[in-house]
Amino acid sequence: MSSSKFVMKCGGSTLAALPDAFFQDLRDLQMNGTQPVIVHGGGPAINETLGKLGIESRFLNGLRVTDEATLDVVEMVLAGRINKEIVRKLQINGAKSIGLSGTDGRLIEAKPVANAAEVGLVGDVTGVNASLVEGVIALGYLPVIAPIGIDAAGQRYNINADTAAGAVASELGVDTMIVVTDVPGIMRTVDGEKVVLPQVTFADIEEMIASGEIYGGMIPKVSAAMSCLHGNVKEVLIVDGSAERVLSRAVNDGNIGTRIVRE
Ligand SMILES: Nc1ncnc2c1ncn2[C@@H]1O[C@H](COP(=O)(O)OP(=O)(O)O)[C@@H](O)[C@H]1O
Ligand SMILES: CC(=O)N[C@@H](CCC(=O)OP(=O)(O)O)C(=O)O
Repeated sequence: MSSSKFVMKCGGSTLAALPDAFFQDLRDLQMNGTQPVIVHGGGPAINETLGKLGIESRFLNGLRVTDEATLDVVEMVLAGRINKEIVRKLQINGAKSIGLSGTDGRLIEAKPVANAAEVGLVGDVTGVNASLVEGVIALGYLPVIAPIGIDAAGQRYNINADTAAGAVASELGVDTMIVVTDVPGIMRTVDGEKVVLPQVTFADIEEMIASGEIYGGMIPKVSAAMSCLHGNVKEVLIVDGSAERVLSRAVNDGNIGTRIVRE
């Protein structure tokens, strides 16, 4: 990887189980001049808190149906609990870090998604305050970003974390986005056995979505990957957070998980 920065999206599916070694890996990359920028999710933690409050979680094509009451919880869990948990784990493991939500410094500008009538206060990204992220990095801190968006009128939006990460990667002009999740990559059944595909093209993805082999939470990942690969981003890797030294392996040789390429 030639760029000195990369965007790492960390999914709620894997966050709680990430070992100290994962955060030490981030620290080592940062110390050696390969600057990580983290965008995180937290879907399972949001579901859990909503459940405790007696609010049902509903999704439409992978997007949470979000009203004001749900958005209060989404913001509280993502920008509060999860964001600070990641910042603390980085600090404990020797990486200076600052947590931001997309609201802070208008980091993630958003507008309602096209199907807002169905999903409510869910946003699409219209802009990213890249200079704020650069400023945090210049101060020597690792930025940790929660995917809450804001519009010109000050309305908040819930943004899928994969979508937010793809937009941040595009705007920062990084070469690589690494999507860390709970599976070793994009998998498909071959001769009755599940195998991880080392590389997939846009055509493969479209075929696998149509056949149902890519479904659920993998759909926003591949969509975000395809949209940032249309811009400046050169490679998107989908990897398993529990694999040893997964990030340095992804950054240094790229031969881990699934690589998404245009063709
Ligand atoms: N072809 C596929 N290969 C691997 N995982 C897939 C595939 N299609 C759908 N998935 C699902 O996507 C999930 C990862 O998405 P998600 O649960 O939203 O994770 P995260 O919280 O990391 O964003 C996997 O656990 C798996 O159930
Ligand atoms: C609009 C929308 O669906 N937002 C997501 C934001 C969190 C997220 O994406 O978390 P994961 O990466 O863990 O799935 C949600 O409310 O769950």
